[in-house]
Amino acid sequence: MSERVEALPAQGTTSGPESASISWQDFLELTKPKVVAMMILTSVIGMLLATPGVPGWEVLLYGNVGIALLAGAAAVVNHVVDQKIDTVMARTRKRPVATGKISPLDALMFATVLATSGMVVLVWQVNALTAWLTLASLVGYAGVYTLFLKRMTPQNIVIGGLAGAMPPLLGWTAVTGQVEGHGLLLVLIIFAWTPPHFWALAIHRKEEYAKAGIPMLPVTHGNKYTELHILLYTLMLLAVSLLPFVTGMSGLIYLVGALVLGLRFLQYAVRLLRGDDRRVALNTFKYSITYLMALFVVLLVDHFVFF
Ligand code: HEM
Ligand SMILES: CC(C)=CCC/C(C)=C/CC/C(C)=C/COP(=O)(O)OP(=O)(O)O
Repeated sequence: MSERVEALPAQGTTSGPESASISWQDFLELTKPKVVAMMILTSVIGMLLATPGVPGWEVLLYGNVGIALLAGAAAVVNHVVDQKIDTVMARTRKRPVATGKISPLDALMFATVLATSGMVVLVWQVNALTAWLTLASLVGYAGVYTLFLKRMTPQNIVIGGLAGAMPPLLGWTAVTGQVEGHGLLLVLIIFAWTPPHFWALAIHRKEEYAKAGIPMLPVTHGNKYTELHILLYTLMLLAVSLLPFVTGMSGLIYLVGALVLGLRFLQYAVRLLRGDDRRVALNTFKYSITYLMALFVVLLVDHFVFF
């Protein structure tokens, strides 16, 4: 990831179909595997927190496979819908659909296979509630966010972020069969985390988004306004991240972990607001990923120490 993000923005060009043969890695790339892997981490932890013991291996396996298949399908559709804008941005122009290496039709067929098999696994092996909520997340990301919000409003990622925040709740419903407060709390944490996560990268990549005509917040309202909002969302995230402790869902290990991780995030946000530096923006984006991973791991460690 870091090499791709750090690469200096090259001149965006529209490339024609590539002659190199298509490999399975090209199809894998379309599913945004690292992002999906992080989502699965949060859904596994949602599953483990949903019950006092350890859930059965069937729900752990089938639940996560189903969620991953649908999340991967959503990412493939995103590549198809964004084909044109992906060719304009240095970060995305080498993507298999953008270069023409994989045709939009083949990509859509791939997405259909992934989504259909994901739904079959979830409906037959997990439960209908999880299947429909996961399908709704797919539509939320691939349809509502990618097709409309991304192109329409600088609040695109705030609203669209809900789809990406769903996996811990999907894990929760896979185990319990119902939507419950503590599952929703985990969604709220990722929902508050998404704006600082993405806007830091958007500051770093502002010129590219402007060139692609995508109304990301730094493009429409400038860096200072975006940095202020990163700070406000990071404060909100710190407050929301304490709710698992406040509501009795987790104990002291989590409280200490959430405070340390959250205060470090706040330090990045303040530094960004003070310095308005592209490098700090990139480091804030990278830290956001470490933060989310570590917060969920601490939640899990705390759960097994205290239950
Ligand atoms: C609307 C919501 C979101 C937006 C707009 C967004 C945006 C992005 C973008 C543009 C990148 C690409 C950086 C690159 O090309 O290297 C990225 C990377 C990443 N995002 Fe997000 N993100 C969102 C939600 C999420 C969620 C919910 C998760 C996980 C729970 C997540 C996890 C990651 C990870 C792990 C990476 C690094 C991927 C890599 O190394 O290739 N993101 N995000
Ligand atoms: C079923 C389920 C849980 C669905 C969620 C699917 C999913 C993979 C969401 C990813 C969020 C994300 C990386 C958004 C960036 O899209 P972008 O188009 O702004 O970024 P890009 O320019 O890198 O493509």
